[in-house]
Amino acid sequence: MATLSEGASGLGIIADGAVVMRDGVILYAGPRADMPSEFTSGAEVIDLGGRLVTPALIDCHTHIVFGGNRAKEFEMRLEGATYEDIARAGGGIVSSVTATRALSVDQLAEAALPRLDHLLAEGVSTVEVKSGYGLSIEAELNMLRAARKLATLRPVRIITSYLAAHATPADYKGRNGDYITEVVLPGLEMAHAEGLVDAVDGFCEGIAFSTAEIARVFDKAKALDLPVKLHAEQLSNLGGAKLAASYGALSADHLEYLDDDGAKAMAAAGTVAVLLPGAFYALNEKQKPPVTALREAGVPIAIATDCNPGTSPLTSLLLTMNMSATLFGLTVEECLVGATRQAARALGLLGSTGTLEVGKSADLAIWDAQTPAELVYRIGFNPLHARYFTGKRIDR
Ligand SMILES: O=C(O)CC[C@@H]1NC(=O)NC1=O
Ligand SMILES: [Fe+3]
Repeated sequence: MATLSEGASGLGIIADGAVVMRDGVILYAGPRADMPSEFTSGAEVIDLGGRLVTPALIDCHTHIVFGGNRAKEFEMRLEGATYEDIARAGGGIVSSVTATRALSVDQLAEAALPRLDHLLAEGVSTVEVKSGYGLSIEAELNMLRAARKLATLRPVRIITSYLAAHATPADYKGRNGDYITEVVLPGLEMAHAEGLVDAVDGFCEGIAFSTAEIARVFDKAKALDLPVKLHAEQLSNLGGAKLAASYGALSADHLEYLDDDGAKAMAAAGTVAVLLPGAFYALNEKQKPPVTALREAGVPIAIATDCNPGTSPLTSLLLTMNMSATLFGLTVEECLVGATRQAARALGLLGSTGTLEVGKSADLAIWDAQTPAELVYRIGFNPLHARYFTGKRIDR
């Protein structure tokens, strides 16, 4: 069993471990021999046959709610077009907007289910879902309503992020300021009033929003007492990570162009670095995130699929772990910690999930494997035996 608890060395490996859960909460996680006697009588004992047990996985950065697909742009990129070429030519995020606005809340939820099921089949129990393909008040709210609906359709914890500051829609082209004033900010207030928002996100990039424009959105989030996170330094360095850290952001995500200054600001603020190898791979990027600088600065590192129709049509957190190791140089331990404990931290959920510790939600993954390395080294193979979500067993 790997508890992933913060205080333990490494992954908190316990050779002959046991977990006691009641009413969906962990009451004990430790050596079977040391289990308090109060738990031995009357409990239902489930022998897992010596399989590896870890906390359930957490995908802390996804855009799984959207309409349509962008396979055509994939072909354009194979012919040499860059992501920025496509965005400036009216493709990219904006082209997913038309397909997304055309769907109802139920249709958006239905469209996301196959992507969600792929994640859950690999032992994921918590998924963060962003808006950002509606780019109008009603369409952004519909995306978040669909995200909330997913938690009623599957045994999963859904955490939502408001990402209207993802791109400027065609009718506001060249008028970012007006778009923020007339759509992003009033939409955030309405979404918050409807209980649809757990965090506020933005895309700080030359083809999206400046730090000053993102600051307007973050000021509103702060006024509503909502945590923030930011797509930062993906294609260039605008100082997005530093801005996010100045707002005490839960996370800054992508970070291929992060500099030492930004890493130090993140470390000081406790902002998690969420690395997204799927987008790096799909865009055939060359600039890798500064993992050594993040380690030296003491920035917690999480990893996620960034599942989205444009730059990361990836629905496998296991493959994300493999890519994080092979492409970004993370260790096996960093990959597993990045998809559990640090992913929980990036969502503000470390108090309730992400490790196997007393008082936390009984969210576990049971693997047909003996060592954590077996979860990271395989490419396209799923060794999940079963998972537990709030103490309820879900077989593959
Ligand atoms: O192209 C898309 O549909 C989303 C791209 C995704 N969003 C973002 O801010 N960066 C990304 O890679
Ligand atoms: Fe993203």
